[in-house]
Amino acid sequence: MSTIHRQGAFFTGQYRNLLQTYNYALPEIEDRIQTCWRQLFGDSPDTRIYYEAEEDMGYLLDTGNLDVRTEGMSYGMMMAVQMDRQDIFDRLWRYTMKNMFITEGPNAGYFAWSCLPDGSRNSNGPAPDGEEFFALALFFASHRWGDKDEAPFNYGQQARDLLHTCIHKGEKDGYGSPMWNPDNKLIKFVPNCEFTDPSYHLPHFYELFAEWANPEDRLFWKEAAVASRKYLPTACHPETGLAPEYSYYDGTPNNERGYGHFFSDSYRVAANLGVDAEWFGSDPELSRIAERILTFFSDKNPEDYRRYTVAGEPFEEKSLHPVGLIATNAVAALAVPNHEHARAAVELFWQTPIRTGDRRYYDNCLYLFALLALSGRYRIWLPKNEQQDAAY
Ligand SMILES: O[C@@H]1[C@@H](O)[C@H](O[C@@H]2CO[C@@H](O[C@@H]3CO[C@@H](O)[C@H](O)[C@H]3O)[C@H](O)[C@H]2O)OC[C@H]1O
Repeated sequence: MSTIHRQGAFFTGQYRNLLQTYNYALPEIEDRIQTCWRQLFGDSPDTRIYYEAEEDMGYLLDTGNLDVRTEGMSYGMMMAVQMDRQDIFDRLWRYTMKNMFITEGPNAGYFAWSCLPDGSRNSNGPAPDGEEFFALALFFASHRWGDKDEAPFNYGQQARDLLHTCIHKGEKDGYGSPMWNPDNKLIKFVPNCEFTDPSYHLPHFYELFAEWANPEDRLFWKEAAVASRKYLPTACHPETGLAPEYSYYDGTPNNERGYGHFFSDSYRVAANLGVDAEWFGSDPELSRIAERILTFFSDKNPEDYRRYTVAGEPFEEKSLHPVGLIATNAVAALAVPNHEHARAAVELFWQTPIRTGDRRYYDNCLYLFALLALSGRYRIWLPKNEQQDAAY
């Protein structure tokens, strides 16, 4: 596995522009990225998901649920650092620290996963996908723009502290729980539960945490990357490749609350496989999952995407985020660019406009990430002294 992984962009500094490989013109690709960014982060009421707050803050609105989520805030920060928009990054981070950072109780050091736009909390509990995106976005900000002295803009320190909390919480005083299970090294759905969400598994993030976290935590992150890459094939159905929204640690779907099927959360697994392959090289078992997902959707009509069992049986219920599904499936092509259905998945994405209307937030987050990933613009920002000329 390690020799195969040395082919990824982390080792080569080279990012593929799969859209260009598939013959889309460079200026058009660049235009699509910039246009999409403006649609999401500009002031068009039909497409925007970013809003400014007070003088120096901003938030991403979940337009379907009318709340602000750590998921969206951390995605926004990752998008901003990739697009070199420190102004927006800092606005989002200021809002997050002011309104979402938990200072007391069993979740102190984590972020409240949902609040209202005015900053009042809907919950005092975290959702670990937010923390992992915050941490990597902060490392990238530290490397791309440099750390400031004053908190919370000492980005690198913030990332290290957050990751420390994520894996050591409760260790000394038994108060609160870590976000990763210390024994099997798998990320939990929420800290005080013992099951997981396949779409939260980002081994390509953990590889980077293993480089940049506090020295004593680095081995843990290396092991977490290995554990997640081993876990994913157990969670994705052996024929369809589909993952449930929630699963037990052994990969079997957790349907206790009805989340044991392929629906909104699950879509991100396909994209995660693509970005992992781009950054760290492809892994045969994970590539096979990407192939299965692409094959499963190759004969489905996007107008009729549904909720599916992981075995692929459709429910009556339509997909809530069909544009997001198109986007994440396209990113899976990065793992298997020569697969017979890869190009069609990307073409479908290219032909699909961003979503308008109330439910646009989740779809369009996945859409912008897909554009960045497929064009080689979703990059690892290394510390300045390690940056390779070719990549930047
Ligand atoms: O019970 C909550 C749990 O719901 C929360 O999870 C976050 C919200 O859901 C996930 O994404 C959503 C996918 O469906 C779309 O319709 C929504 O717009 C998305 O936000 C998200 O990844 C989770 O962070 O976690 C905390 C639990 O207590």
